[in-house]
Amino acid sequence: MNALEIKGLTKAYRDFRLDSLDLVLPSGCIMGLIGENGAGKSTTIKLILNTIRRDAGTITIMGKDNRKNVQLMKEDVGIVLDDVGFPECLTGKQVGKIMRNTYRNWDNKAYEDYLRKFSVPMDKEFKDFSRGMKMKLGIAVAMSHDPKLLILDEATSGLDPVVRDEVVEMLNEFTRDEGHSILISSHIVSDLEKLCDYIAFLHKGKLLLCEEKDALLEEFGIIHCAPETLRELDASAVKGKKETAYGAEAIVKRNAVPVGMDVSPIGIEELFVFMVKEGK
Ligand SMILES: Nc1ncnc2c1ncn2[C@@H]1O[C@H](COP(=O)(O)OP(=O)(O)OP(=O)(O)O)[C@@H](O)[C@H]1O
Repeated sequence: MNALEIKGLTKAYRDFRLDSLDLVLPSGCIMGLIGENGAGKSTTIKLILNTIRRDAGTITIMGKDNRKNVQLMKEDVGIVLDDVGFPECLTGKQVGKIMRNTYRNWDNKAYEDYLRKFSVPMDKEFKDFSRGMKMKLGIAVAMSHDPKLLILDEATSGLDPVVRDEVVEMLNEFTRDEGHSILISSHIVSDLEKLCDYIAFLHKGKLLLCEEKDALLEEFGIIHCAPETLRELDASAVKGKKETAYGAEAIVKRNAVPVGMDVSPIGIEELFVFMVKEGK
């Protein structure tokens, strides 16, 4: 079963259009939604959470229409947004008590274990939390009601590298259970590259690609060559290119360039930047 299936999702604002988005996140997998500022990541997530109205398209979560299953959305979807908010005077321990009465599947032991493991104070008031503590508390809460799908919007932005690494560890721990899936948006590509099984590139409201990360890294590589050599390549082999003072650089499909051509491995961030610049 797929944790999330999106077909033809469209939403238009005055200056922006999320254009017929198709995405599939298989159960047990982590998908990273990568896009520049304003690419449409939060709009996509709000549509999945059904907090804004779509113009067209369908969204199913665990096979069910997201608009018709309020209970499913509450229990089976965990949400962590950029600005984690709890009442200022509550401590971590008190948040747990409230959540026990909010969620059917609340696991207070798992919650307190997460807080201890990731150094989130139990007895400090939320108003005195650092940004990193707030984010880790938000993730611990979202994971402890045992959702099948966890959705995070820019959950690692503004965090230092040590806390970002802890967040990545928390998310990895969550997906050790094969029934758990994650959709995480970020423009910090390095975090997503470490974490994700699937990568989706969103650019100006259009999906540039959505593929398994390992397949992507196998499929594409980078070449450094003379501009004339680049011009001789089949246009369909080239996903993005730039000319520098020293020659040309291009992202190519490994299986579409001549045998023997020296193709180096490429990272997800480089691939995204090249593709966005090329507008492909
Ligand atoms: N309520 C709204 N009314 C009009 N335009 C909107 C509204 N909400 C979002 N937009 C526009 O939609 C576009 C996409 O915004 P969105 O927040 O989805 O981008 P994003 O990829 O999440 O960006 P960021 O990384 O900066 O958070 C932007 O141009 C934004 O101005």
